[in-house]
Amino acid sequence: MGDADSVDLGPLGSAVRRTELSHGAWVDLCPGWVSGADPLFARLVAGVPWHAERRTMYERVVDVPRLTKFYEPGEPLPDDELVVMREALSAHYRPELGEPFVTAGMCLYRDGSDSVAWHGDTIGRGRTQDTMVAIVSLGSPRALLLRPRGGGGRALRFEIGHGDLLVMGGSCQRTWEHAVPKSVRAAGPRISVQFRPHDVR
Ligand SMILES: O=C(O)CCC(=O)C(=O)O
Ligand SMILES: [Fe+2]
Repeated sequence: MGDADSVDLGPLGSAVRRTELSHGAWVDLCPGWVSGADPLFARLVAGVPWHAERRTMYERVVDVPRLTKFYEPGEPLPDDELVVMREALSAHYRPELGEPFVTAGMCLYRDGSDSVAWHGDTIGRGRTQDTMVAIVSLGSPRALLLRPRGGGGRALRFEIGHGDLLVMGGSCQRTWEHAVPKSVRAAGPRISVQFRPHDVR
């Protein structure tokens, strides 16, 4: 048991369910890995220096439909609870991954109209090598979709809620794509924390 204001992390190990995908990709799910995260969620919403990005798309400058902040290797994380999570994930996955998780990408989906389009995390080594991206989801539940790259084939749908862990591994970033579509159902704010190894983004 942690103290009243700190999160509790469940065991990894046998609590993690792996789904093998095609082409050597896989997804691990551990629902409810983090408990007691309401105060953490509130601290992150208020305390992370969230950025609104703008990008040029089809010759028009548009708002990226979510707020973001990326913590580089060695950059202090905004909350000690995230350090505890990163250490637990590194300890569990290191035998298979061969290296620790060192960065934290953070996204804030303000409501159901914020989203991320189909993509793989292919900046850096994810373009050519097997790797892992471990996502801790906090706040309102949203669907994370996965489909084989190229669009053919039905998308798999993972409903991920407050405190759930989803890890994409193997060739997932280069042979599959993932997305968090807009939700027409009322969706409150959601924070996604993505832990990645060095030079994967
Ligand atoms: O919201 C999520 O959990 C996914 C975010 C994502 O795919 C990314 O930032 O690369
Ligand atoms: Fe991604």
